[in-house]
Amino acid sequence: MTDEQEKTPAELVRVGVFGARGRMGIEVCKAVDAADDLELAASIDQGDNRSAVSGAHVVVDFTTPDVVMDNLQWCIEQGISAVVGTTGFTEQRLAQVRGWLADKPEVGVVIAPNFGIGAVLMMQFAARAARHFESVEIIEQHHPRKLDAPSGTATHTARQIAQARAEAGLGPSPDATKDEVPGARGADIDGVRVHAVRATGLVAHQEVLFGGTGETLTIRHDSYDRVSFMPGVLLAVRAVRNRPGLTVGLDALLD
Ligand SMILES: NC(=O)C1=CN([C@@H]2O[C@H](COP(=O)(O)OP(=O)(O)OC[C@H]3O[C@@H](n4cnc5c(N)ncnc54)[C@H](OP(=O)(O)O)[C@@H]3O)[C@@H](O)[C@H]2O)C=CC1
Ligand SMILES: O=C(O)C1=N[C@H](C(=O)O)C[C@H](O)C1
Repeated sequence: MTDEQEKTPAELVRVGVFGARGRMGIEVCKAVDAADDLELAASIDQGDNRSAVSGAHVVVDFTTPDVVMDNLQWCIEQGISAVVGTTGFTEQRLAQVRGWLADKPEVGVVIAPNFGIGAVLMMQFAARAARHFESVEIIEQHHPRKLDAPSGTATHTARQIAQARAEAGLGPSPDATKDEVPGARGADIDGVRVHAVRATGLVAHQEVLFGGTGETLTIRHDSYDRVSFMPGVLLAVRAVRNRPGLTVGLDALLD
């Protein structure tokens, strides 16, 4: 059997990439190219005409928070499923996406704050630990070219921890600070302190530090290379057309 007989073009998932010349977009294009069951249909970056992806089955978006909503609305209108790694998704934005999808019930969208499998597990472990500790703080560390702070991963982790703490009847983490240089105690995300570090040499790292009587628990994840996100991205690309509507996070796909 020849290669062509083994995989006819009709069986390939055609993938378009938005943000294709960015740090993540470059890796996504390489990963799609290297996958036997996927075909890179179009690579779009700032200034390109996005109608080049009209024939794609799935679009992957790693752009910026200020353009991602417009991209996503356009994809949904075209009936193209989307896998989104771009940050900036508030509850309000997610509700807007659900509204667009209501008119296109066959379209699937996966939005994940972090496609690293280890990072997804780190968030799950943190949510599980949250109810058992009086104190919690998050320290995220990223490369200095990152536009947003705190990271989407840290924001998502903080919200999950806050929800678990509320369900367990825990109040705020104890903190006697009275005199503070603004910013010294980090950002407050749903009552959880989040500290954002930016330094050359870093890629994407996060620690969740829990404190209880006489002990601490640190849950840490490190992405040393952007290839770490690719198994999760490809998992979502392969799954998204079978998941109509909005899926937030990779958890359901991993299960
Ligand atoms: N969920 C996850 O696992 C991960 C998420 N991210 C997130 O993904 C996003 C991108 O990160 P990163 O790749 O590092 O950023 P980059 O800045 O390297 O890449 C973004 C790219 O998008 C391009 N772009 C801007 N506007 C448009 C547009 N309208 N259409 C198409 N392309 C456009 C930019 O072009 P130009 O530079 O010319 O503006 C740039 O090439 C960020 O929000 C980041 O936080 C990152 C890593 C993992
Ligand atoms: O900009 C990045 O690099 C990353 N962005 C995502 C985030 O904000 O959480 C995911 C990962 O941390 C890398």
